[in-house]
Amino acid sequence: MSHRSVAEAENCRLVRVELADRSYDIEIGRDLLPKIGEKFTSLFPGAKAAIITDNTVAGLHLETVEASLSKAGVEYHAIELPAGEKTKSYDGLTFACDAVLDTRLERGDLVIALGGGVIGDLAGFVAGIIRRGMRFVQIPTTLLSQVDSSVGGKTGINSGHGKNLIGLFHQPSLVLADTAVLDTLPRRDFAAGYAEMAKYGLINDPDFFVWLEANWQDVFAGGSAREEAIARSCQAKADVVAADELENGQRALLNLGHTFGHALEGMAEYDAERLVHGEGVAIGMVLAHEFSVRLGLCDPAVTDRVIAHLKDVGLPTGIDEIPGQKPNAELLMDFIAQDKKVSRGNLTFILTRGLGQSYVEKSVDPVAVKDFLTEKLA
Ligand SMILES: NC(=O)c1ccc[n+]([C@@H]2O[C@H](COP(=O)([O-])OP(=O)(O)OC[C@H]3O[C@@H](n4cnc5c(N)ncnc54)[C@H](O)[C@@H]3O)[C@@H](O)[C@H]2O)c1
Ligand SMILES: O=C(O)C(=O)C[C@@H](O)[C@H](O)[C@H](O)COP(=O)(O)O
Ligand SMILES: [Zn+2]
Repeated sequence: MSHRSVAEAENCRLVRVELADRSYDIEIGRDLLPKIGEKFTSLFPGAKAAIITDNTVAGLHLETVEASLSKAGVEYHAIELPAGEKTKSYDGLTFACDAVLDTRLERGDLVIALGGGVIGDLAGFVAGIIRRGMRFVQIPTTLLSQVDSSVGGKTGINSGHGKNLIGLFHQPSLVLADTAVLDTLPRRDFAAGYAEMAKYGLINDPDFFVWLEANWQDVFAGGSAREEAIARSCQAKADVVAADELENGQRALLNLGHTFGHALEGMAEYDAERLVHGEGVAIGMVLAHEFSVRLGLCDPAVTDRVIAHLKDVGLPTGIDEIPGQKPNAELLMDFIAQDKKVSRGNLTFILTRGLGQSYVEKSVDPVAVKDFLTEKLA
């Protein structure tokens, strides 16, 4: 498979996010981390850096980044937080903001997110609010963050009321996706990222979904199929973001599976033992397809096909696969009512008319959603 708009640079693929004077590159390739120092001195001469990371990633990849920055003479400070979704919290935010302020970095200096989507969302938010906006670079280290969260500028933290409810749009100046770091990623986290990758097929690119059905084992194994799939996912996201940066319309398609998925994550109290984001998205995408079938919009065979593929790669596809206490429909509806797509009290869901034929439905009957969930949980 090839994708014409993914430009190929020296040893790496390049995807550009077109946002006028805030446009930026996504560089995708192996072994980019050891060259970060040179890259920074050429793109951001004289800038100092605060590297925000988590303790797992720090143990595996921070030394490579530090060695490269030191060699290039870039002054940096490393800030470590605990790994996991609970770090995307008020406590995580306070700690990270104070730590950046302790460094005395200026607005023109850089915040670097070195980690998965949790670190990317938190560090991006920190960069967006410190001194009313510092420059920001994403170095995503999970599949999920390489194909989704590092691109597009959604940043923020969770609240007890729900996912990502506190945040802002703050675009990075650069995204460097070193595919070599995925070699250390546990399979469960790789599969969680794969859910967001499959999402692009299910939104509006059925050919990509069919390609993934045929090539997913190679994507999991690594090599050129993986890079191709990452680049194609980034291009899909870059196109949507360029057309609708602030989610006034079609960007909401990227939320396929998220209205249900975020409610499930809230119900599971952001406990990674029970559910991680990509798994919530996998179950949420199945629910979105099943709900579309129930509304008479979609052929049940499409849902069966989606479930079969997600199961093949080892993702959960049903609420009953989440360990711990079974959720109730009322609690899920409370989270759904706080969804950011709610407008004048109307629920918005991403529904589908077929394989890769998703659309934004702005007026969904909450009673129909609750009845659907009540039946699923019976
Ligand atoms: N901003 C967006 O557009 C966007 C998009 C999708 C998801 N998200 C957010 O992203 C988060 C999920 O991201 P995630 O799945 O990357 O989770 P994560 O950041 O928690 O990373 C998952 C786990 O992998 C570990 N890890 C990271 N890189 C590693 C590596 N190279 N080797 C070994 N271990 C590694 C982490 O320490 C963590 O334990 C959620 O909070 C979700 O809401 C945001
Ligand atoms: O970038 C987007 O837009 C997305 O919706 C991507 C999602 O995969 C991601 O999980 C995002 O953080 C969800 O955004 P939210 O606005 O529903 O919190
Ligand atoms: Zn997501």
